[in-house]
Amino acid sequence: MSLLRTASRQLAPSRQPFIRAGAVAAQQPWNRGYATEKKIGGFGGQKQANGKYLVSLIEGDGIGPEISQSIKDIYAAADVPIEWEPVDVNPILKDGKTAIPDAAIESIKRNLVALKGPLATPIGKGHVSLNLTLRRTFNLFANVRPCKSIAGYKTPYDGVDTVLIRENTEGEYSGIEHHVVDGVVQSIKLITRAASERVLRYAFQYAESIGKKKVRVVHKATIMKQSDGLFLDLGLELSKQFPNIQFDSELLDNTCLNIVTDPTPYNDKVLVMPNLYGDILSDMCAGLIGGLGLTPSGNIGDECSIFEAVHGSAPDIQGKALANPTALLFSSIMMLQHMGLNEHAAKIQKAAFDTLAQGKYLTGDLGGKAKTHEYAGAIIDNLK
Ligand SMILES: NC(=O)C1=CN([C@@H]2O[C@H](COP(=O)(O)OP(=O)(O)OC[C@H]3O[C@@H](n4cnc5c(N)ncnc54)[C@H](O)[C@@H]3O)[C@@H](O)[C@H]2O)C=CC1
Ligand SMILES: O=C(O)CCC(=O)C(=O)O
Ligand SMILES: [Mg+2]
Repeated sequence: MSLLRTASRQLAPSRQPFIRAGAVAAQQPWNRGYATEKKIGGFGGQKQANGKYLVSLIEGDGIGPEISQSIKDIYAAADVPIEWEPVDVNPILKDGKTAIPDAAIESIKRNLVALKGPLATPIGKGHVSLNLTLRRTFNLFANVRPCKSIAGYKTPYDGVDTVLIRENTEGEYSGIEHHVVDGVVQSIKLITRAASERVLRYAFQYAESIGKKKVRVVHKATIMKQSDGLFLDLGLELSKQFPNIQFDSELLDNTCLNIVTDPTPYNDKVLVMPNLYGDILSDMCAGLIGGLGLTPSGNIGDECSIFEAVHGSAPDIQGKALANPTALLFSSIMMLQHMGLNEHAAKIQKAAFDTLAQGKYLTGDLGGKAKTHEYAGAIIDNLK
């Protein structure tokens, strides 16, 4: 059963009258894209009477507003039929716990699709991660993090084309921590059959949909015999339902060594793994292709989905117009593909690739001198 149909069956009846972009997209061939060659699942967006899709926009902290502005400028120039609905996710206290304001939750529930800038999390004390809270609130069970070499931008690695899918709601990030006695704390890594099966199944379906031949579980079931053991066993069990996809597994430390030695053997695989491993490995993969300024992601749920860069709020460069908006732009391209707005996705993507390959207006992280808005301006010029 397609992901689209699985998702559609769960629609709240009150939303049925809207035209779903995904439903239209399902009948169309998918354009080749940076982030996803084919549809990545779910559906997206609800067309309004004016023919535009309302999309929730969380600009975020640090460099978030600067890179969000670039996306807004590029989308306006490209005539993308999207209206941004600004969403404030400054945390509130609800029953003594950190929570996302109701208005933000309502916006995302209504629009089904959001683009999100980075949200900062205080170290140690302070509020819990709002990024993780959003993922749990909307049950965004799969975090898809593709990483692809940029033509014309040379790094020590050529032809990188990895896709990592991270379990997104539990694992080491379940947020269950206890102070046991002085000097002893406990953090629970929660692995459930339900969440594991869901993300593993998604990984197989995703591999099939983008023409990758293999799914590999990345784990440490040697040490975490029960938790990673369950994740791995479920992977093997599910693999029997996908006879066209080869299944295997690899220990996380070994994956790290092998990927930085030669990433190309990973190009025919989708890697799927518990939450923490995916967090770390996706930053590491970004390093292979030129850094965090370039890597997008999609947090996919059965109903809503939130697209965001892999990177954080980059406080070290905040407010200096040094940030590279490409990662957020590519995340938005994943979003457009998810919504079935493929022509717009392809047009913007080409303009971004052309700008990167021309190399005249690169941001500092890529060795250039262009300010964030100058780079965005060059992409806009290339749209013409
Ligand atoms: N999904 C999210 O919203 C994420 C949020 N965070 C949060 O972000 C805050 C800062 O975290 P850091 O560890 O500093 O990681 P970071 O990803 O914000 O920055 C790491 C390094 O990459 C650079 N960098 C990141 N994005 C860039 C861009 N678009 N263009 C150019 N350079 C870029 C930064 O300048 C910095 O040197 C923390 O509060 C963290 O919790 C971190 C990762 C993801
Ligand atoms: O929520 C955070 O502060 C960090 C999240 C993160 O590193 C990620 O999603 O990759
Ligand atoms: Mg991270």
